[in-house]
Amino acid sequence: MKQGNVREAALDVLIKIEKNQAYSNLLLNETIKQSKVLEKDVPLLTELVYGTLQYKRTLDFYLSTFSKKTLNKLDLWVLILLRMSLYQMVYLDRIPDRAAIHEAVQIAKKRGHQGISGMVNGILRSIQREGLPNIDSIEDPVEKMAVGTSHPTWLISRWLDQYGSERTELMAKANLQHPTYSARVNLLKGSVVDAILSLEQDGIESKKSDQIPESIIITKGSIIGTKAFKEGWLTIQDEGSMLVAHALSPEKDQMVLDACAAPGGKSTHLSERMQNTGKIISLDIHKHKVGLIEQQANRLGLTNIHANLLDARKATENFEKESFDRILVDAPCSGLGVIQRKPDVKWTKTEEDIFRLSSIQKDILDSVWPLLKKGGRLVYSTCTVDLEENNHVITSFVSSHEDALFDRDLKDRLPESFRDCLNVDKGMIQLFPGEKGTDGFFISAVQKIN
Ligand SMILES: C[S@@+](CC[C@H](N)C(=O)[O-])C[C@H]1O[C@@H](n2cnc3c(N)ncnc32)[C@H](O)[C@@H]1O
Repeated sequence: MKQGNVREAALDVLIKIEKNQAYSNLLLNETIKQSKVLEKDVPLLTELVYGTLQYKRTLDFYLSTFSKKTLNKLDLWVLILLRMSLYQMVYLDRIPDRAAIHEAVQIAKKRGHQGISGMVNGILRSIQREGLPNIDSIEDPVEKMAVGTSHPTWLISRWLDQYGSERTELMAKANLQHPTYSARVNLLKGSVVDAILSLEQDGIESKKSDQIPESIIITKGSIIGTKAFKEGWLTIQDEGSMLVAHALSPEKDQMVLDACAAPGGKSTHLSERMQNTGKIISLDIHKHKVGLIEQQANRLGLTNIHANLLDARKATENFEKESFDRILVDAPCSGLGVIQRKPDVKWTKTEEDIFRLSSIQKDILDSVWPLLKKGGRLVYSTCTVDLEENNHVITSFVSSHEDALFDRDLKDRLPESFRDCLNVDKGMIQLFPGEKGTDGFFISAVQKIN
């Protein structure tokens, strides 16, 4: 594929994301398959889509200074073309400015009239000549941080209230970095070293994690398509997510309920830790997603997972009281901890979503609690950093259930590197992007009093 065509493919993906609020990762994978993008072009396509989405607000600040029209008066495709081209000029050192401008003008000529290509050329050349406007000229400090780190103002403002300026700035800047790719080794199939060697034979570079024993860090290449992946030695999973199975620590032959289980990343981890014994009931509310749990279990050779289509808020009526030793609620959430991987999250989620989701999270916890045996353990986790969905949900749950207590032993079950996390002594941990190479992730453990 010619470079110009990669840019056109990236532009089309970005337009679809903006118009349909489609998920960036799904749409990108679909485009790679359907438009037959060459393997060698995938990194540039991915970089253009994610980078432009990630830096959207900062780019718009720069563009608005140079555009005669206000940006929302421009045709959407023109605005996105400008953003994508400026992204290359500002953030991609390997692409010379003149190449980025030339490609932008060619695309503008092809898709629009002479006037549009002239305008695109004019704006980009002015920026090249005059340099970028200074973000420090923004007076309001919240607005300045939001524009500088390319986040919505409401989100920065919430994080400032919840975590203060130092942590907010660290987190917002970390969200702009490329994520770490980790994978979990299925220790029932082989050792971590075996997995690394097998990947090496397929041209994939990886190394042992120094934080979690069953984790490896992929430093070059994609593991999908490798022998090790196909044969069920590996699962792609963030290290924050891997901690959940450590926090729950199910034992062999136990009964486990995974209330929000698809696509099965944590159910399969629990199963591996239980050495494929006992029984894991894995629920999900979406029919097509229940099939994904089964697929993963089959690939990994795990037979103790039973996937069921069920709204976890109806769990009380569907299972016997006090029938589970362990319960996991890996709840639906705003996903504000995974912005590195899914930059669209910051442009689509709203404060209302946070409150709507926290109410669902509470309902799920209330519904599954009667199913836990006395002396049993429940873990509540999310991939967000918002207090409303995390500490507030679980604290209000514990204070409204007389037989629930925060499990202060959580710390002892976590790998050494995570024993200093925020609130770990209280039976919960909050991981922040940029801190330990994980997503922003929350885990809490509660025990049922005998
Ligand atoms: C954070 S994801 C779970 C990820 C999964 N635990 C894993 O590790 O692969 C939350 C899941 O909850 C499901 N979900 C949302 N509302 C639900 C409900 N009321 N009952 C059961 N599942 C629900 C969603 O379909 C989604 O698959």
